[in-house]
Amino acid sequence: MRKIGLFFGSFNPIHTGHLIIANYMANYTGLDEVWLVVSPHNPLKKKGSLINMYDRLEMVNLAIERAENIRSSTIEFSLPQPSYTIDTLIHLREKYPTTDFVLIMGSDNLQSLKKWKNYEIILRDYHIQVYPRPDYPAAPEWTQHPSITLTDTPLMEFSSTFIRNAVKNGKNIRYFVPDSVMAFIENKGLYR
Ligand SMILES: Nc1ncnc2c1ncn2[C@@H]1O[C@H](COP(=O)(O)OP(=O)(O)OP(=O)(O)O)[C@@H](O)[C@H]1O
Ligand SMILES: O=C(O)c1ccc[n+]([C@@H]2O[C@H](COP(=O)([O-])O)[C@@H](O)[C@H]2O)c1
Repeated sequence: MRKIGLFFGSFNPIHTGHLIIANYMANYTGLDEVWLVVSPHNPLKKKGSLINMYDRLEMVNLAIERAENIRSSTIEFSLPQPSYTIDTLIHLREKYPTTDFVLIMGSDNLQSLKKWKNYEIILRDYHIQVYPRPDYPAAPEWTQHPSITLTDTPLMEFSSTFIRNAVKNGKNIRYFVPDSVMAFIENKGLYR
């Protein structure tokens, strides 16, 4: 059975931290592929600085152009919004009955997991691979949970918020995002 890691995110915009996580999960944890699932709207986040989902998808695609086992997914574009992960997972299981899906997330999302729709069902039916994030230590209830694996990987300070603020302040974002993504942000005048 092929095993796919689903890395859900707003990707507003995608940054080098996301790419390091996706590449680590795709190549060091026994997965066949990682799919970056672009969420139109995270139910727990205000839309505020969220740019349109097509531009976010385009930046994801530019960023993974040369990655063999990392793909983007638009599955949530055609589902109701905001994007509840459990609904997407059920939809994906129906569409790909012979694929084993696992979730990928940063440890910040563990702190809000109990606010997610049907989180007990997610934990019952799926395995979650968690990448640690500075300032978000995983609580023992999660590190000891049979459905959760916390990777022992270097911490990264990257965030999309930092990038959006930097662009707004006219700062250079080279290497925080791939060159192709930086050019896209500049050419379209995003986040100004
Ligand atoms: N530096 C990081 N370390 C670990 N996980 C991260 C990091 N940045 C993002 N993630 C994870 O990537 C996924 C998508 O995150 P998201 O697109 O919201 O990026 P973000 O940098 O957290 O954005 P924002 O600053 O807008 O909240 C989430 O599971 C998040 O936990
Ligand atoms: O299903 C939920 O209730 C739920 C609550 C909060 C976040 N999520 C999803 O978690 C993913 C991470 O969100 P973000 O904004 O941190 O990239 C994104 O796909 C959201 O739709 C899902």
